[in-house]
Amino acid sequence: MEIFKKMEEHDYEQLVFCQDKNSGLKAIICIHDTTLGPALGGTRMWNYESEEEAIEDAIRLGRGMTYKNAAAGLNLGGGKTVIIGDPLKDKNEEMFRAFGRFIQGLNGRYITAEDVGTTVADMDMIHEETDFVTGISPAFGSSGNPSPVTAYGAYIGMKAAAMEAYGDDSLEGKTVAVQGVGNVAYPLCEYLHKEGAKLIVTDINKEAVQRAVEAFGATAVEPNEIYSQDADIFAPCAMGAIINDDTIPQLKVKVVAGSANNQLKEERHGDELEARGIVYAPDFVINSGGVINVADELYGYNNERAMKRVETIYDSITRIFEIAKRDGIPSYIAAERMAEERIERVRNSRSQFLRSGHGHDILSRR
Ligand SMILES: NC(=O)C1=CN([C@@H]2O[C@H](COP(=O)(O)OP(=O)(O)OC[C@H]3O[C@@H](n4cnc5c(N)ncnc54)[C@H](O)[C@@H]3O)[C@@H](O)[C@H]2O)C=CC1
Ligand SMILES: CC(C)CC(=O)C(=O)O
Repeated sequence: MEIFKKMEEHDYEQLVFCQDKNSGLKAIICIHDTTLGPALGGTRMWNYESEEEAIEDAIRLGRGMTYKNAAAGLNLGGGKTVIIGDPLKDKNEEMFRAFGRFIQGLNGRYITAEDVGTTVADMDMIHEETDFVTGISPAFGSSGNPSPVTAYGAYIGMKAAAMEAYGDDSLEGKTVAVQGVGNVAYPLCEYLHKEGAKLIVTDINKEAVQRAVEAFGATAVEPNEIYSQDADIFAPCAMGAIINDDTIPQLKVKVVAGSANNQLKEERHGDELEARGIVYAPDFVINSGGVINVADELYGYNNERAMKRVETIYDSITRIFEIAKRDGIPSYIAAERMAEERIERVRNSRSQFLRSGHGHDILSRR
């Protein structure tokens, strides 16, 4: 892999390879763009098949965070970490503490949080070594686990997408096919069930499926059957690249709206959804609830303020559909433009030097 060529392609600022033999830590921190502020993005722990696969994931996810944070109106850049390893077997305290020291070494250019495979307890271990971590235990004045808030944002974003597709944002009686019933999708299913939606669920973890079947009367299907269900809405809430050449022809839904990062395998798959008349709620907007919530910690966490901001996801998604229609472009391009334009505006307005520790001081006083 030609790493510098990769970095040039989407103008990545920095890739940091972290190795600690003692704990077995192998991590890649990707800092994509810090025009708006320090890069904030979660840490994913996953059993990657190769180092190339891990690097690819880190850079795709890091760039996604630049767009997510910009579109959410946050003064934060984009970054992400991947730790190579099995989250069920390979975790230990020394690993997260070693990782915390690497983050501290970046002196605030990167702030972390949870993602797939990491938990509040892991963030607490990182916090032993650095203040540049959010989503730690509420006892420290933090916002805690971001997943339920991501779920709430995805729920209201799904309603905005339903409004676009059906002219009514009620989800009562709608059938939603949910892929992955993990930390975000379980509370999302709870909101949907409460509103009277019918649920079809799948997961590679049978216990997770069973939980949703028992709690919400969901219908369980095999992982490879989720795309072809007779449903109104497909909610991808597991891993990325699931909107691709194989899956698009199977879709019978009118809406794709879920929490997973990097849902489109390639950008052309967003064009394909558009061509088929499927309403696509851009992933980095509909799943921004978690980062909006943890980012509030930079101001001294206030739940009410954070939730008000999360609720703006409905209007952001609606606005994206309006821009897409006005300019005759697919929704994913409209969302990217919205983010890129904000970054450009801020880049152009930063002509004077100003020493600013804004946000960092609050994290250290927490
Ligand atoms: N947790 C959060 O606050 C946020 C999460 N996201 C994204 O949302 C997605 C889900 O995140 P979490 O719920 O936190 O992760 P999680 O790890 O708790 O849940 C993911 C679930 O998907 C299942 N899964 C994995 N591969 C699958 C497959 N091929 N078919 C069916 N199920 C499969 C897993 O067994 C697991 O139960 C991820 O893409 C994550 O990056 C995005 C923004 C914030
Ligand atoms: C989990 C969030 C707090 C941040 C993040 O990494 C994301 O939104 O994907």
